[in-house]
Amino acid sequence: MIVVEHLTKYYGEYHAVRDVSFEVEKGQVVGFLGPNGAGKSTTMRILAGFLTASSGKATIGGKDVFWDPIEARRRIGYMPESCPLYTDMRVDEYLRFRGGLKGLSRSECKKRLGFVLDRCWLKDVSRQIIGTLSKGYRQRVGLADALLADPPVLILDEPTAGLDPTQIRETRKLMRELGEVHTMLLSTHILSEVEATCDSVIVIYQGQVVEDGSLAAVRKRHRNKPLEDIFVQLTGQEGI
Ligand SMILES: Nc1ncnc2c1ncn2[C@@H]1O[C@H](COP(=O)(O)OP(=O)(O)OP(=O)(O)O)[C@@H](O)[C@H]1O
Repeated sequence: MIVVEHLTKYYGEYHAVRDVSFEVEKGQVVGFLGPNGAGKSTTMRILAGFLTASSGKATIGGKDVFWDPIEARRRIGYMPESCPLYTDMRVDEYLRFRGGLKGLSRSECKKRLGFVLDRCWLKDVSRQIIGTLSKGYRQRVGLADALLADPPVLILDEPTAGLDPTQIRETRKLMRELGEVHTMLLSTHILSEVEATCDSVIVIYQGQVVEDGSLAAVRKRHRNKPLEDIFVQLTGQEGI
């Protein structure tokens, strides 16, 4: 469903993503791990069509993100690390506006709006101005936006960042449920989240893939060490 081949990104002279290749099969939930600055957000932004690669190729459901961006984007719900929300709009207005941009009809939009407000715990704040929401609530609006058009692929960049412990637990539950119907690439620094939610992991370090496989296969390759120890070994990090 997601195919990345020899993806490279330079920011000026800086080589942020170096010859990255991986595949995410339909229905898989994949944790995208790596220390700060490893290149996770850059890769995700390229997949979501917000950034062009310097070289290499990426397709979503067979549609090239560079050559066929509209069709590729139609298949993706993307939640960036910090959601670029229109802070002067009310939550429901903003989501209706986003639904229009995503090509939903008025009746589809109404139906999906009800669903995402409910699923992302936004019903009580649906008439609130986005600029007055706390960071965690804004994250939820970003997640609601990603889910709005019911895309087959979800690309979520640190979806639990900024949430309180109760919401982290609820969001993990939601991720598990979403994983039943969507193909998901999910970046996070919380390894317990990966163990609770993901089938597979891709570990990226200094712009390169250093591990890729099912959780079981990765554990087996590393003599059944805890995921945290595997991460530290692969990235030379004491923490993420
Ligand atoms: N617009 C930019 N211009 C220059 N360098 C950038 C730009 N965006 C990102 N970088 C650099 O590229 C590298 C990869 O950044 P990226 O945001 O992809 O990392 P990340 O793995 O998502 O990190 P984090 O876990 O901190 O979010 C970092 O060294 C970052 O400073």
